[in-house]
Amino acid sequence: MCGIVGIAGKSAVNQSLYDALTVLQHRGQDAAGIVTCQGDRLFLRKDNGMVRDVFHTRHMTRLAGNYGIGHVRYPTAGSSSSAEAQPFYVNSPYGITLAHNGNLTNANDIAEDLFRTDLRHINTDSDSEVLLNVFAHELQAQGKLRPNEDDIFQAVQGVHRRCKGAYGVVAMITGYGLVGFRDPHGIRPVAFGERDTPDGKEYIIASESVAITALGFHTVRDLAPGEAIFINDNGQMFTRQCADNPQYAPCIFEYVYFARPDSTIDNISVYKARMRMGEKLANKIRRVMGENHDIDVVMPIPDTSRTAAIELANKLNVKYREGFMKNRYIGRTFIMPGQSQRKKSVRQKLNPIELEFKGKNVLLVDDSIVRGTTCREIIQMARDAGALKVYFASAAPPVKYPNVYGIDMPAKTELIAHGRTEQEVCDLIGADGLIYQDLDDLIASAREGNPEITEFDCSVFNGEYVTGDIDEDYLDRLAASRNDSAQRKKNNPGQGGAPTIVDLPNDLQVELPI
Ligand SMILES: O=P(O)(O)OC[C@H]1O[C@H](OP(=O)(O)OP(=O)(O)O)[C@H](O)[C@@H]1O
Ligand SMILES: NC(=O)CC[C@H](N)C(=O)O
Ligand SMILES: [Mg+2]
Repeated sequence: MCGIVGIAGKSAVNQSLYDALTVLQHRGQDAAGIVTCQGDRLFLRKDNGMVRDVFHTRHMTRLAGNYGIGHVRYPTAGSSSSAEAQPFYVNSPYGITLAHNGNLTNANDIAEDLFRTDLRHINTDSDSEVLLNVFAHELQAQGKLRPNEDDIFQAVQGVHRRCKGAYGVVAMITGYGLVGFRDPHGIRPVAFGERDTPDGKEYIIASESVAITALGFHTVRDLAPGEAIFINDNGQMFTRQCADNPQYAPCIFEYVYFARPDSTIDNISVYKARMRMGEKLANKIRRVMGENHDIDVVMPIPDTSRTAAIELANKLNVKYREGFMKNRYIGRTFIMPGQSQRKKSVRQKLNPIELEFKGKNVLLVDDSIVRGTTCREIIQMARDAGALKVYFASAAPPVKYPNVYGIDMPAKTELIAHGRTEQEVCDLIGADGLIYQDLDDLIASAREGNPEITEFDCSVFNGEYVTGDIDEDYLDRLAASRNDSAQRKKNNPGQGGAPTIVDLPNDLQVELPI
């Protein structure tokens, strides 16, 4: 997942963009970038690393201007090269910069078209560079020296016609304004907000509402699937539906894991959805283990499962204890690149408080089990700390299928539940019992927050891909190009991977990487 933000302000936006990216850091830890616009000049700083490492004072002071966009990256296409950090830039027409959350499922086909028909060069393997060039081509096709809102919305329509998959986007058209749009299924979240200043209204577009409210804006609403927003250089705001047949199917994994609990996505509080997951999971535990279960204590695996675990414990009427302490200086492990790094990080990140385990039957609760990296380590730690029995509960159903919409789960063979029964997974992770949430209960946990949404993208649980363009061939190719060993090679050219892509920053970079 990635985090995106764009601000159309009345004074310098560099600090606000930085602050928004720190609030969205949980969506991507690999790279970060900001581009701002002053007059007809763009200023860009992007590199691999966390927000706090990429931007130093010398970069911040040079990010001048009242308009800008920012990105935190968790790669799902291309490589981890800093040349693929975002925002991306293309000089024609007008000078457009773009930041993307999601994943295009037809990026290869479009890249071919862009070259053969539209005569455009793509320099990286990033689907986001493809998306930017489609948008640029569609805007150029309007043939205007000064594009207005109709031209911008026409171009977004063109993007919807050509691009398949998931995309939440912010883009800046140099000298003309800020654009945001969301794919016709609304798979990835995008919301916008505003705030009044003595000089007039300022607007913000972001992946999650928490980035809007934390900066002192108030959330106006989510963009609808297929909808676009444009704020022109005079500060006027326009929105328009740009898809022919939009169909709400937001990603349910946002509610399970990705989003922050203090965000509201598509009018569903993430926090409340997780509480409902805890309640429903408690009911299932009662059904499976009976009223006379022998669980002494419920414990979350910090951080994300806390909200569900508290409700689960309440509902089961069992003590809730924090038996694992999290090292606050280590980020999320699931979104780290490479299995060895993820495995090592679990041990560095979580440490047991032994007295909470000694002689007890513990129920460990996590939001999800994906590769099984976390639960395997944690269950062993609980046993080493003296637990009698270790049960494990997951607030999401078994993750069995790859994700193609912006979560880096490309290969089914890397998913612990793929092709295994629940009992086999239980044995493999070394638990005394394993209880998974039912998919209907997970969907109900989200839907109860907004019954108007009748469909969610649940592909990682049921293998049904809402965009309708995914077949076994596609999944095989994805797995071959992005499984752990393929990524290792790609990111280490010495091991037979492609040569490192040369960054082509023109004069945008406020400081070239050392
Ligand atoms: O089965 P796995 O492949 O280990 O993936 C699932 C785990 O990864 C995530 O935690 P993460 O450490 O990324 O973030 P968190 O601190 O927000 O829980 C998630 O919350 C699970 O704990
Ligand atoms: N997780 C994401 O949203 C990734 C965005 C884009 N596909 C990239 O790899 O940079
Ligand atoms: Mg976790």
